[in-house]
Amino acid sequence: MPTTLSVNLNAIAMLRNRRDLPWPNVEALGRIALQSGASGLTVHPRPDQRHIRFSDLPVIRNLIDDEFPKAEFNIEGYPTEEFLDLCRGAAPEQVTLVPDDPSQATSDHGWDFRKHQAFLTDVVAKLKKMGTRVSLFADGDGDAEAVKIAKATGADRIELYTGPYGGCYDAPEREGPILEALGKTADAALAIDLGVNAGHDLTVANLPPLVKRIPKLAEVSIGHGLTADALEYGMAETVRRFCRACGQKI
Ligand SMILES: CC(=O)[C@@H](O)[C@H](O)COP(=O)(O)O
Ligand SMILES: NCC(=O)COP(=O)(O)O
Repeated sequence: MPTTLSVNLNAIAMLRNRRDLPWPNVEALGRIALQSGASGLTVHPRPDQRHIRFSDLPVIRNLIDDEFPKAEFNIEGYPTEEFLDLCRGAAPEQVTLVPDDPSQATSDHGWDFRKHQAFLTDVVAKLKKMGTRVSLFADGDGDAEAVKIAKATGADRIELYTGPYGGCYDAPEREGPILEALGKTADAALAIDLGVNAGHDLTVANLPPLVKRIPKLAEVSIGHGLTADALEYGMAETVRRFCRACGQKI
């Protein structure tokens, strides 16, 4: 099975939130993503709603249910009671638990499975009761024992935190060892029947080596790099449309 793509809508929501206007429209761009081959949509609602707003969740749920019933909704976040209530309401196919502090600018590490095993076991059980697949954000440091603890919580998958890998964009000589550690973590997970997702700072350039090293990678969720590409590759046509709107024959 090839790796599937879940498009993270946080960056689009962040642009929208600059103004009190409904564009860029999170639902419309989610629709384009699913029409264009994405298998799912990801959101990471943070407590301050600076990106995705809680009110976006039912809109995305309805988009998938009404128009793309085979697509998956993946909700990421730290499991507060408020977050679990959001999950209860939006009935995502997958929940990815991330150890984020509300003050963090973005996610920058995986769970400490040794320290948080009991907490995660409890939360995973609650989510499994809701009927959702559960994935746990994990450092890709090759720690096979940590992966075993992740499995013992009852989770279905881990999501490899690929931030350090994405951070090698200007220093490819650093990429090899990081990629190998991610690969070893994935090998350890797959060996005990724990599925593997990946995400954070993935791009068109760094995705092929990752998929080659981890051929059984189930899913990648991508937002920032994908949104940057959408702006760059969509810019030419957009400028032409605005020139035409000015009355220019172009
Ligand atoms: C878990 C993860 O790596 C992503 O969800 C990332 O946190 C994107 O969220 P932001 O776009 O809000 O930074
Ligand atoms: N789970 C990672 C994710 O959804 C996207 O992260 P990014 O591509 O915005 O860094």
